[in-house]
Amino acid sequence: MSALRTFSSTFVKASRQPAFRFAAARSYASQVKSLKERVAELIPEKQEEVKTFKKEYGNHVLGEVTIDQAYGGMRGVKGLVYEGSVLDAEEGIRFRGLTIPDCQKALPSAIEGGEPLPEALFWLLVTGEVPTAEQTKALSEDWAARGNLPKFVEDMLDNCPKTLHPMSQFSLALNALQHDSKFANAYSNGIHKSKYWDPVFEDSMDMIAKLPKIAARIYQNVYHNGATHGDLEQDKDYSYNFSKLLGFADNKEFVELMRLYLVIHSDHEGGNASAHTTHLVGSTLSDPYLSYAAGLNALAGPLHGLANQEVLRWTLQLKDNVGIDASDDDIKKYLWDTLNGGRVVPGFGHAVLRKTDPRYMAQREFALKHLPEDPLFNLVSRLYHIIPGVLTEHGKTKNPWPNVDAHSGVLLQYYGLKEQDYYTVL
Ligand SMILES: CC(=O)SCCNC(=O)CCNC(=O)[C@H](O)C(C)(C)COP(=O)(O)OP(=O)(O)OC[C@H]1O[C@@H](n2cnc3c(N)ncnc32)[C@H](O)[C@@H]1OP(=O)(O)O
Ligand SMILES: O=C([O-])CC(=O)C(=O)O
Repeated sequence: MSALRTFSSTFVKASRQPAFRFAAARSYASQVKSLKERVAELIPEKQEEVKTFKKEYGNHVLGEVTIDQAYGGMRGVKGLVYEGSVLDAEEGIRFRGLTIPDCQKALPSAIEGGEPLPEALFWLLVTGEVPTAEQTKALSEDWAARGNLPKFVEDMLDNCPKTLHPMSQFSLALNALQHDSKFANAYSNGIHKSKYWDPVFEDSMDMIAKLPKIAARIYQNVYHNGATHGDLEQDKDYSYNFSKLLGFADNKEFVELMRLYLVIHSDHEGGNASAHTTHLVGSTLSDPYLSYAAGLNALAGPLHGLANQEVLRWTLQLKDNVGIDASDDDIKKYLWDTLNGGRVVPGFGHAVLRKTDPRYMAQREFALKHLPEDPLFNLVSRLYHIIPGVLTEHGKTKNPWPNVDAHSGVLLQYYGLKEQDYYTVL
């Protein structure tokens, strides 16, 4: 990992320029090496590296497994190879060796000194390299160009009852997109296994590109009677376009929040339920749409991604019950009621982390910069100082500190995206 960190840092100076400073309407995609071209170069090198590594170390033992670990769903068992990111129990996530603050310094942004672009993070995850501003811009263009949905998927979403949870609609839409899978088609036409990566790459790119339209349509159908806010703009970045479809394009801070939000939620090593499920299903040669939909179903559980909505619900209930200016003692009593009622305190604890999640801290920094006086943020800040003590006294959780989900809702509420059942889709 340290080699990667050194390698990446050599790119930092060159790449930290706004990717969207260039206003002229011309396509960068035709002028710079595309992500696919770079991936095609890296694959043979990587295959050779893995072959050599396995030859030398293939028989080495990684560890032992206890009965508790078997009952605990393989928790803590080192048994998966995952290259995109590594989760350290104390320091949190590193994307190809870069922490979140490293990414904020190194990755191209849309505005001078702004939040990193998820396109750049995606390039980093896939290649291990920090992209240039031009490469990032080309990827934005590529995704904007692939973003439209087949009509039958739009119709299907429009026919879902509003009462169907947004995550279920999201999963349905992904499964339906499988209709156009290039990998499934190539496989049924007998593609050679050495060429799988190509249609898998194409499906993955198409799928990521289509997520904003799916997610925005669900949002508008469920909460705003199918309102529309124009179309994807081909020269704009992914987060701007998504914010626009949601109806928030005019709010520059919201768009910046979305860039940060998509970056910090992009990856969390391979052992969490959603990433692991996606890979497990993919290992059967289910195409990327089916694999990702399976991962979404895992994410939709309240102990995983759905904690995002649960945190806000719990915090608003706390506010309604004891008031936004409640005393510490009132808050503690409310916490004990939750715990004694056999429920978890959402947004706290983690299967791996043993300190405050740096994704929580990144959102806290954002709030301190943009909404320091917001009453709900102040309540969330107070909870940060109260809940770990109560959870420690309760004596069960191995990690009393907040995870990413403890902070997301308050930011979204502040900017007017108030429909908490939608949060996990983001
Ligand atoms: C993006 C994400 O997925 S981040 C996680 C989002 N989920 C949440 O915030 C939900 C609240 N947190 C939790 O339920 C847990 O901390 C998890 C699911 C995240 C991790 O679970 P585990 O690895 O089993 O945690 P841990 O080993 O600390 O659990 C030990 C005990 O403490 C309990 N515990 C853990 N966290 C909490 C909590 N926040 N509130 C109350 N009890 C808790 C567990 O339920 C378990 O109790 P049990 O022995 O009666 O079964
Ligand atoms: O890593 C985990 O176990 C859960 C989590 O925080 C994530 O998937 O983002």
